[in-house]
Amino acid sequence: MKYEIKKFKDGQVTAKNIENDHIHIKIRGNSYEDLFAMATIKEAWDAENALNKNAVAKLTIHCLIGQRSDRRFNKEESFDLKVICNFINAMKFNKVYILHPHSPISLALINNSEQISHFDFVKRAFNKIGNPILVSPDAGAYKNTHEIAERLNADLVPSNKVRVNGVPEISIQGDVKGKPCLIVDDLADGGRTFKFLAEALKHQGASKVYLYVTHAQFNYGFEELKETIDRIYCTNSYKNIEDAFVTQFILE
Ligand SMILES: O=P(O)(O)OC[C@H]1O[C@H](OP(=O)(O)OP(=O)(O)O)[C@H](O)[C@@H]1O
Repeated sequence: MKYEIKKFKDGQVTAKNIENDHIHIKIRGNSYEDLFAMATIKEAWDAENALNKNAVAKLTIHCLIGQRSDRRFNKEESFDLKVICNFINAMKFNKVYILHPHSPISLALINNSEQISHFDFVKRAFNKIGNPILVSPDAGAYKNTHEIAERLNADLVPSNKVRVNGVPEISIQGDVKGKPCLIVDDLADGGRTFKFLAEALKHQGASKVYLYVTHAQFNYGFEELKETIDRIYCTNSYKNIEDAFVTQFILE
């Protein structure tokens, strides 16, 4: 299935399907423009396939916008992920695949959805480093990282994070002395969580600290992170990164 996306001078996006058959649209999905482009492709495809009951439409989203806003944080504020998921549901895909969502709420809110695991990427980082201890940074990351540790037969050290006035406070529950550690989490925004965690791990004797995140924003660059983290592994679900400090796994 092939399609073209065009953009008008005022920002409007429009799609044209070149071949009509089963459709599998793959998007980053980290911007509203991406979601609208997807919607225009699906609308054009629907128009040609309305009577074709065997045609299947699939959507893959690599980095779902709003995935952290998985609840109404305060009264009178919008529940953004719900708005985004309602929009996706309106496109009526037969299947929606989401790469490593921040929480299961995305999967609960999107019809016919399924998670794409980040296991293979963590495994590649784990093998390159050579059997590090896996570290889960907070309660949200623990369940996923525990499953990955079991599959890799790796040691797992949980840590906990509470934000005090936005600043993460860290407590580590395990022995990391003399060992390399690989922190595993879903996303880095500024990366402060990992800067402080890496500092605490090194303070407790970790020989090296590596970081894996699926969705690599790193909105403030890498300089501060280089002080405590030895290397970053990530995918290009959010953006492509050219930096010798970062090993990026490229998604199809
Ligand atoms: O790069 P940083 O700015 O440090 O942010 C990264 C952290 O933020 C996210 O969790 P969040 O604090 O949103 O988790 P929550 O859902 O438990 O509130 C994410 O899962 C990371 O742990």
